[in-house]
Amino acid sequence: DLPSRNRPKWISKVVTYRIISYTRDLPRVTVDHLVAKALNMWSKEIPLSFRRVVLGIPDIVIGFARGAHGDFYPFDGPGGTLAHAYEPGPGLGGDAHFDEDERWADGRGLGINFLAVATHELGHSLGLRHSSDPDSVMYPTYGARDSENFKLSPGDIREIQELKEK
Ligand SMILES: CC(C)C[C@H](CS(C)(=N)=N)C(=O)N[C@H]1Cc2cn(c3ccccc23)CCCCCCNC1=O
Ligand SMILES: [Zn+2]
Repeated sequence: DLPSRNRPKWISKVVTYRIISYTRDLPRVTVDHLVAKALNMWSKEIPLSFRRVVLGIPDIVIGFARGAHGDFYPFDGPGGTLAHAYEPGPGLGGDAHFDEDERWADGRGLGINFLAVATHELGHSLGLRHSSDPDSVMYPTYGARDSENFKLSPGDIREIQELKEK
């Protein structure tokens, strides 16, 4: 893909986000908390902060949907693709959609670890591409991770700092 100097990235120092829909699998406050935790994993490594808005048009829209949901990438039911997110830009740019047909979990119960997937998706929302390192959050396939000590890999930190510096 393009050398990082040409890759799209957020210019502003503050990026706004809004959670517009939730999953039946988790309490809303848990989703709010895990989204904030995923965003903070990235923002603590770079000069960028996120602000949650509950009204109006944010930079990043976050939501859950199943099947066809208004963009060109309908979800595929349980399993398969778990979520997708758009690289920085206007409109759909930065938005992260999670497949409601998955069973979402907070890391304790069975089901897909929402924190791990949200961190991956928000990495895309910041402009990151996939990594070939299985320890990277940006690895293309989901690996059941222990969310207790879930954290970015050194490669993830290098990638986000490189992207924000160029
Ligand atoms: C890394 C994620 C957080 C986000 C990515 C999607 S994205 C756009 N954000 N990079 C994802 O969902 N990858 C699939 C990739 C994938 C694995 N398989 C598939 C079978 C069918 C379709 C896709 C897959 C094999 C069977 C396992 C299916 C469940 C797990 N699914 C995945 O790991
Ligand atoms: Zn991905």
